[in-house]
Amino acid sequence: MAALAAAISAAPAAPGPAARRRRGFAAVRCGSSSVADERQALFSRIAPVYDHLNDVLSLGQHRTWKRICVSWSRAKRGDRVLDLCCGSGDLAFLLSQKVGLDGQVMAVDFSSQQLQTAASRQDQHWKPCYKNIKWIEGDALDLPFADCYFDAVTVGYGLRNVVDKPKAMRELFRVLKPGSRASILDFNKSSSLFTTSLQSWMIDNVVVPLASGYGLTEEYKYLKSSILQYLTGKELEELAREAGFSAAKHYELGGGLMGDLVATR
Ligand SMILES: C/C(=C\Cc1cc(O)c2ccccc2c1O)CCC[C@H](C)CCC[C@H](C)CCCC(C)C
Ligand SMILES: C[S@@+](CC[C@H](N)C(=O)[O-])C[C@H]1O[C@@H](n2cnc3c(N)ncnc32)[C@H](O)[C@@H]1O
Repeated sequence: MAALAAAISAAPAAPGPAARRRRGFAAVRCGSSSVADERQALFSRIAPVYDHLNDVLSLGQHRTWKRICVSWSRAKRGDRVLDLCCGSGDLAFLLSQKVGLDGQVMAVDFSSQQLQTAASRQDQHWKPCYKNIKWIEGDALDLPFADCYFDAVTVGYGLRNVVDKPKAMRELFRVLKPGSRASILDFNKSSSLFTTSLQSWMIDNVVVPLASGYGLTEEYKYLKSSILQYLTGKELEELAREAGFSAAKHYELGGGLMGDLVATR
C-alpha cells in the first residue's frame, strides 16, 4: 500500500485568499481500510469546530499538555521534525517556533479538511518562522520519508486513532534518526477506577452533550470508545520496544487523564 503524500509548498509568504483556494491537497489515499476511511471522514467532519471544542472542553488545558509533548520531544533550533497526525496544526506551530527558520517541520495528516484548517490558521496567525512548515496529506501507516530522516517526532492525540498501531509505531521508528525521540501525547487509559470513571463521566455528561449542540454526538461518542480500546501506559511502552525503540517511558499528565509516551530510538 503506497500512500501517495502530496507535499504542498509551505507558505513562503502569507498567501491571500486566492492562493489559499488554489492550494490543494491533491493526495490519493490508498488502501481499502473502511475503518480508516470512517476515521478520516470523522475528523474531516469535526474540523470546523475541533479547535474551539478542545479549548472549551479542556478549559484550554490541552495547550499545556501539547507544550509538554513538544518539549519532551527535545526538538531544538535547526532540527528537521515531524508532527504526525497534525490535524489543525497545534503541535506543528509549537515545533515551528522551536526549530526556527534554520529548521523544518513536516506536518502530516490524512484529512484534507484538517490540513485546510491548519493552513488557514497559519495565515491568520502568521509568524515568520511558519515558513518552515510543510503541510502534507499522507498516511501514518506509510510515511513518504526516508529512513532516519527526522531529529524528533510528535504525535498529538493521533496514535489512538490509527487503525494499525504497531505499524504506525514501526513507521515512527523508521523515520527517526538513531538517538532521537518520539513524543506521543494522548488520553491515558488509566488503571485507576477513579480516573477512568472521571474521564468517562466528563465525556458522557459534558463532552458529548456539548458536541451534540454542533451535531457531532456520534463523533464525540467515538472519543470514549477509542479511549476504552486504547493501550495502557505500560502497553504503549511495550509497543514502542517491540517496534525497536531502545527506551520508552509513559508519563501521566493532567492528574492521569492524559499521558505522554517518550520513546528513544
Ligand atoms: C485535545 C484533546 C482531544 C483531541 C481529540 C482527540 C480525539 O481522538 C477526538 C476524537 C473524536 C472527537 C474529538 C476528538 C478530540 O477532540 C483533549 C482535550 C479536549 C477533550 C475533547 C476534552 C476531554 C475532557 C477531559 C476528559 C477532562 C478535562 C478536564 C479538565 C477540564 C482539564
Ligand atoms: C484528534 S486529531 C489530533 C490533531 C492534533 N495532533 C492535535 O493534537 O490536536 C487526530 C488526527 O489524526 C489524523 N489521523 C488519524 N489516522 C491517521 C492516519 N492513519 N494517517 C494520518 N493522519 C491520521 C486525523 O485526521 C486527525 O486530524
